[in-house]
Amino acid sequence: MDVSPIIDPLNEAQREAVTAQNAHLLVLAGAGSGKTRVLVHRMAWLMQVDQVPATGLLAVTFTNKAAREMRNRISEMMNLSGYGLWFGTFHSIAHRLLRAHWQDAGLPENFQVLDSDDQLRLIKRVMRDLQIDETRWPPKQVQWFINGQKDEGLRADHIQDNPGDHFVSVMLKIYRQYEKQCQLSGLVDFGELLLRSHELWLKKPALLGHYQRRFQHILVDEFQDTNTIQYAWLQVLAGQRVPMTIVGDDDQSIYGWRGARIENIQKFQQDFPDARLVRLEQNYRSTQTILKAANAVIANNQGRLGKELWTDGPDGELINLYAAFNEQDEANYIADTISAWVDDGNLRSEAAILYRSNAQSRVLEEALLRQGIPYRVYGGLRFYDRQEIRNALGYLRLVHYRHDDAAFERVVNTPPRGIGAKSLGELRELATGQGISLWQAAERLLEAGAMKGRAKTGLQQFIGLIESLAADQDELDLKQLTQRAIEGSGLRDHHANEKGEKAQARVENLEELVSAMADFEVEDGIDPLSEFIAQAALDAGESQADEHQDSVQLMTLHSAKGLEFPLVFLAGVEEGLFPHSMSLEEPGRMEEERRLAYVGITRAMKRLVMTYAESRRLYGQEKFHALSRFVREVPGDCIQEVRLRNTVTRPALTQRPNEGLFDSTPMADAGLQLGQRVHHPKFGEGVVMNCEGSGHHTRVQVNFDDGAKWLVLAYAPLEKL
Ligand SMILES: Nc1ncnc2c1ncn2[C@@H]1O[C@H](COP(=O)(O)OP(=O)(O)OP(=O)(O)O)[C@@H](O)[C@H]1O
Ligand SMILES: [Mg+2]
Repeated sequence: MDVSPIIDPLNEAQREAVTAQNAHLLVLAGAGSGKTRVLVHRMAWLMQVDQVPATGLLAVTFTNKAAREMRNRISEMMNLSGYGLWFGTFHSIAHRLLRAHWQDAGLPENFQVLDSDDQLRLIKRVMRDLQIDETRWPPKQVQWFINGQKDEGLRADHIQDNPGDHFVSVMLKIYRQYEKQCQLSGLVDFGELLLRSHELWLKKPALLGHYQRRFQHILVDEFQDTNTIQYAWLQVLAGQRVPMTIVGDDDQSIYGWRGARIENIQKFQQDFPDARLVRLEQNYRSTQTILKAANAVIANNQGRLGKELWTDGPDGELINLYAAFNEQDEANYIADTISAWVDDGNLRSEAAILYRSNAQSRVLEEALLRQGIPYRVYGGLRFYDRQEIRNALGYLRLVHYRHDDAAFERVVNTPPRGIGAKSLGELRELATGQGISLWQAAERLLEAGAMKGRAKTGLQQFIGLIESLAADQDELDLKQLTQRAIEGSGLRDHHANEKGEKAQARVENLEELVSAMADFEVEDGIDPLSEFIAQAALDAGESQADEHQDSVQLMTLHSAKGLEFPLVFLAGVEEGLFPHSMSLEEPGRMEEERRLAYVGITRAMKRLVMTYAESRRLYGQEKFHALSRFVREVPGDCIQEVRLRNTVTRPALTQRPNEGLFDSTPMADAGLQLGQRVHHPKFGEGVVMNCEGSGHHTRVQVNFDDGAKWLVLAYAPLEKL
């Protein structure tokens, strides 16, 4: 038996972790020290040396993307198909369990996973039924409340109603009714997946025993971001029996705002006192410079478990800091830098642009588009979150399960078929009154002849369509079924006829869905349609269409966790943006922001570029932010400032392709350029930030001490300084 492929690529500490005898193991180590590598190699070791079958391992990762990557690595190493391994996120594993044991879990066989958009719709509906005012109690806040409770393992019945606390009373009332509605319609939201499978363990000891015998080892990556219910779930499953390998980094806990509990690390050590602790300190990912910057930033946090990373790699290049005039300039600079990087023979996919807020991506995307640089966005507007895709899936969901009320509401009148708010209201009323699904309500109203005119024909058509798709289901493969749903429902034409550029993109996305269906494979005995629908809900946000094209990666800092790229941009390093304005007042949240900065910096392998904009238009407002404190925490000798005041391209507003930079424009004629310091008799000194329009209409934007002003160039008495 040759274990060298498993052991050779590891250092001493990593080997210790990989080969540790069957006890609980905690690997606590900083970014890029090989935690994930240890996890994968440990699985290989357990299979090869301890003869654990693939089916005896349960591995939990944070994203489906990470799960796929690890599955590939281990399949390669062990020459396995990868099937049989229980490998996935907490949610996908819980989902798999509930599918297998729906009866024991008290669910209908065809229960549906409710993603967050559908959840919000359902909450709104419940609030309407309860006649609770949406303006006073924003549904998003209700959603936040319900999910927060579920993350803590609390059902409505577990929470004490306190008449003195009106807020909790109202929330509980909605929560209770929401739970009832979900149960009635066979709907399971993300939090419920975990909560219910945790209850399943507790309720069915025999079943728990079965899985405890089956799983000979449990492995968890990114443990610092588990929440209360996830930890409880693990703890019950492991019991006294199943050894666990837990891997994490307290400095990278970034989901506290979503219920993650960094304390779970200490809790694990208390609950499993015999757990062996291994620390890894050598970083294999980044240059000395990048690592030094990361270490210096995170050192400003209190109460860390404490660890310092080192590397014997090269110093590498200095971190570049670019001060842009505004967000357009920032985006252009990034796109230019990527072009140069690609011209040097590098791959686009080796470059990642990371940002704090999703809204930042649009301007970045536009700059990349202008320069013809292919890119992919992870998170944000995700493929399965797009309206047209959700519409198409709505039809398929109904084919699969008629009582899926969320799907019914979504597509019964999309495309419009004369079923207006009034008819829908009648359907809802009947459904709520009788405790039946909207589908059943529709059938009853039609039977009773209670529907009239267009609504009647529309509803008949709709029901006929779903029934006929369902009837043909056995003869068609998934791809044909989808195609027929998209065409037969009129969805394709509906989106094709929309106004503007969106129409084209929407039709393309629908086509992409059909091809995704063609590629979809399942194990024998599993219904492909039901599996696809569940995957789409669970996967939303991670996978995208053009998987194979070499493209720049765009994502939020949160979704970059666990990943690495040779070239990383941190865009928008500004106070109020990153750290986010919401965290400025609260020390706890500020520390979480700093951990996010640590995650961001440590994604970079060779080159790190940070950019900020002196003025930024975001959410429709112009803001002037100061440089982020996180940049100021980086030692000065790690950073090099790039200032391109004289060569910078003008903002997109005025730039035409191939136009010379500043020659012969009204601004140049006035002897001005972006970044020029000027004096105005009334407003004082300022800097030229932006320029738009032409001829007599040319306006320049000048950043004065008390704010920015747009001035008509022809009339403004600006004096160069
Ligand atoms: N012993 C080693 N020799 C060479 N390269 C290694 C070694 N250990 C890890 N690496 C490489 O270092 C990089 C970081 O490893 P890995 O992603 O496993 O770190 P991590 O601790 O999981 O990081 P993060 O905290 O960001 O998730 C990877 O490219 C990995 O292949
Ligand atoms: Mg990792």
